[in-house]
Amino acid sequence: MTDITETAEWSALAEHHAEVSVRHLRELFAEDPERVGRMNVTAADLYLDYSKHRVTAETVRLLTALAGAAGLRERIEAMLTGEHINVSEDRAVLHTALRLPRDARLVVDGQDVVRDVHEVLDRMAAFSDRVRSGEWTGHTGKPIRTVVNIGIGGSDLGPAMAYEALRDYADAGITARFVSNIDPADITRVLDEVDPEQTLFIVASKTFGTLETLTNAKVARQWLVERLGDDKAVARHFVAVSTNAERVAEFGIDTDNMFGFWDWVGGRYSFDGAIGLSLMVVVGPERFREMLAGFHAMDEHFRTAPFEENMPVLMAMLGVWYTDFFGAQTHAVLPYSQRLARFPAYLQQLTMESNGKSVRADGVPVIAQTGEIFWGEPGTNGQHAFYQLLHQGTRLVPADFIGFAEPFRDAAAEGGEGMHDLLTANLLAQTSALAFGKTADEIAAEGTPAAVVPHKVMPGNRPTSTILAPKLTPSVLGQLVALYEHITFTQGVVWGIDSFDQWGVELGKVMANQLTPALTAQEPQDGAPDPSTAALVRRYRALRGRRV
Ligand SMILES: O=P(O)(O)OC[C@H]1O[C@H](O)[C@H](O)[C@@H](O)[C@@H]1O
Repeated sequence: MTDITETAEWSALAEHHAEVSVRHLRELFAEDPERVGRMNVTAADLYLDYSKHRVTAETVRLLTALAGAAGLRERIEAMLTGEHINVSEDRAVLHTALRLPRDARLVVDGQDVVRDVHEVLDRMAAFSDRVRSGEWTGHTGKPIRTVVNIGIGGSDLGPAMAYEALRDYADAGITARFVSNIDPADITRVLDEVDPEQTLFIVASKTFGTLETLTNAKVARQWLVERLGDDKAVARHFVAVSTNAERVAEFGIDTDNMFGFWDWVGGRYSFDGAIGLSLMVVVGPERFREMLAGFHAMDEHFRTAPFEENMPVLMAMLGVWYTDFFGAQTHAVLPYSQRLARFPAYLQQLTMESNGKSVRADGVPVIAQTGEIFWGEPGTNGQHAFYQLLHQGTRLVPADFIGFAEPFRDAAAEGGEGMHDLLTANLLAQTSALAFGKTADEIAAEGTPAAVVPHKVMPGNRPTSTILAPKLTPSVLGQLVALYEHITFTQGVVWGIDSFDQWGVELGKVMANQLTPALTAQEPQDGAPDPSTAALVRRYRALRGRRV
């Protein structure tokens, strides 16, 4: 395997970088009146303006050539057809199959994937309809009003983000809550606020072996049985989403009430399948299917569009451009939608668990920097907090601004006419200020005292993508998520890594299990892994009033 940094395409970009990195966006715009008309792309309902990036037409040509040199076209095909591209776990990677239409055909390793996917979707839909209509009741005969999703990582962030994004579409009077953390504060807060007779717990875990989830689920079960005074209540108030039927049964959930998926769906790629059950119960199967159609539309765009017009490829390669050539450390995601408040957190798992790797798929250490660090908050909140650093700090932070033409509802009736337009005006103002800034001359010309001028200079030349969509509908949410999934995939291909394993999270889990007795045993124990940890164990025990 040739390292990507040893290709002619990489060297060409390194040379080109020396020319482009000294140019200001002001100049790039001034010298090319066609720039805006050319540097945009549409995919399904999403419109991307990437003209405010520190690139020329030549940069785009070189970046897409690099994607080609990395074998992206073949790797896309390999993923979509079920090759075992997750090499360290010897698995296919088929989250795109979760949204294939019913009449598509895909057989992988002897499994009729489309048939199986739709069988589960149909079972989810039938179950959701029963809960939504009130036909499925709790143990005491009352309808379900709250679903509590108990899961962590991909079994939490996806459904929690999507629920928040689409909760305006809730039409059956059912709300959702999410419990993930092993911190007792998480589950107790939710249990304090829900009605046992009208609550359905969805225990979501791909492996059904995750400590946090199983512990929280046990607590919820005991709470429920105590409140309703009958073990049999569990059958009406607990369902499971997992790939592991045996463990679900062991836990005491009837596998008739289990919704399955497969080892070829990574946890962080799973909420468009059974892991999205909580969302489907809230918004209904029809909306859920609209979301899947949105995912699929972006999959098709990714599969078919030439790289220079391919939104995920362009955005991925811009990320590579800043990470590997400009040395950018982080990447901000700034949705101008309160409904996307959890989107950055969701993307953190998607991108960082996928691409935070330092060896290539063949086990050889990488040379390039990998794994963009994503972070962000909804605009305009971020503007009043950290945008100062984006505008005037010493670091380059490329940012994605995501906006919508229409809100789900405006606040006109409450006297808030025009609020949404104000939100959008803020988005546009920020990207313009970041790109073009304000010079010392311009500031001095406003009569600013000379000593203050340097403090007010806005350097500009800070790159942003603007994504504009008509409205945050289920379909648009699907498109957005698939966009970032494919960005993540493309970058993984360029860096030559396995984006679909996550071995780095395992050691800490094992060590936590080993350390628990050291914290809780009556007598102090040896065996802390290192002197610093041993001292912290002693201090913790002392603070807890235990023997040291
Ligand atoms: O769904 P589960 O099997 O419970 O896994 C939940 C999460 O835990 C793991 O540690 C992984 O890092 C995540 O990728 C996964 O989403």
